[in-house]
Amino acid sequence: MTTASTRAADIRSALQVNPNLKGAAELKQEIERRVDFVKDTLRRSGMRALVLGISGGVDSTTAGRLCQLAVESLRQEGYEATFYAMRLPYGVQFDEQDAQAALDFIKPDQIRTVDIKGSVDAMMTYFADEPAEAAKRDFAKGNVKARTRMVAQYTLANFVNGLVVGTDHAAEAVMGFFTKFGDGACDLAPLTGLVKSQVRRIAADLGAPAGLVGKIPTADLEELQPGKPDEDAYGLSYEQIDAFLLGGAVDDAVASKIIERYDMTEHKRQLPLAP
Ligand SMILES: Nc1ncnc2c1ncn2[C@@H]1O[C@H](COP(=O)(O)OP(=O)(O)OC[C@H]2O[C@@H]([n+]3cccc(C(=O)O)c3)[C@H](O)[C@@H]2O)[C@@H](O)[C@H]1O
Ligand SMILES: Nc1ncnc2c1ncn2[C@@H]1O[C@H](COP(=O)(O)OP(=O)(O)OP(=O)(O)O)[C@@H](O)[C@H]1O
Ligand SMILES: [Mg+2]
Repeated sequence: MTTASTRAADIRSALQVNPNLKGAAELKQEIERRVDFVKDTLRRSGMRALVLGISGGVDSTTAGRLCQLAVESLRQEGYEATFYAMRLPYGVQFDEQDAQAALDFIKPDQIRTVDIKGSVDAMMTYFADEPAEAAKRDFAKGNVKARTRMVAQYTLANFVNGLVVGTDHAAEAVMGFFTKFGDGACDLAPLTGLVKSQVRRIAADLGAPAGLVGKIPTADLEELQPGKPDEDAYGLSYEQIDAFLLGGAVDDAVASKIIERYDMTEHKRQLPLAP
């Protein structure tokens, strides 16, 4: 094996990727396993609620539906549990109709809305004199949005005795494409190990609308580039990232780029550095 393919195998294993989810039966089993994981985690914690932001993207649509299925099943088993879906727009969201379609599909027990604009803008006023180009300021503000969403979710979790759910999966984890202690912060991450195409297949199997299943992924954090596709930020496609993670054929240049990103962002997947 070449060094790159050894590294790819190590990364695949570290991120818990399962390349064998090929047929419909395996996928169904995997969905069941993940719903059971959410149920067991909540029951063992003794907590009574799950909290998750719903953006209108495929990741939160999928994780949200898994959460709703989990709490419905827990209630049938006599364990009181509630799923709280949170809308966390910054002002008016350009794809609000997708967020509403996601909520219609998920059918969460409860919906809460927090417009994060007031908090984010207030925080940014304290940095107005910090010298920075417009692009750097916009990027920093994007991370404040992600961290403010984290604060909103943990605040609701405190009120309702809940756990905060995250949507990180292998295709984002390998690129370190999340805000440290922002959307990366959560109590449980039921999509762990999935590549993007597997997230989409699970969404489709659960019955999500086709427009959401196939939607172009965006972090949508930067105002200078609204709705910027993740793939533009990476300079790579999810097809290439998935192929790398599933052990398929990828160009050496693609593999090197992914490995470089993985190494650069290792600190985001670890506990804080300690002496
Ligand atoms: N070597 C090292 N060891 C320990 N810590 C290190 C470090 N290097 C940086 N750091 C720390 O990490 C910080 C940088 O990390 P961070 O603040 O996260 O910032 P950064 O990784 O630069 O930016 C976050 C990226 O994730 C994307 N994102 C965010 C949120 C959601 C989504 C989405 O897909 O929806 C995507 C966003 O578009 C952006 O490209 C530094 O300021 C420093 O505090
Ligand atoms: N406007 C928003 N309202 C509520 N939650 C949000 C919002 N934006 C982001 N989030 C939360 O942050 C998470 C990370 O965003 P990310 O863009 O990676 O996922 P997504 O939007 O669900 O799917 P995709 O990656 O395909 O766009 C979301 O899954 C969601 O939980
Ligand atoms: Mg998104």
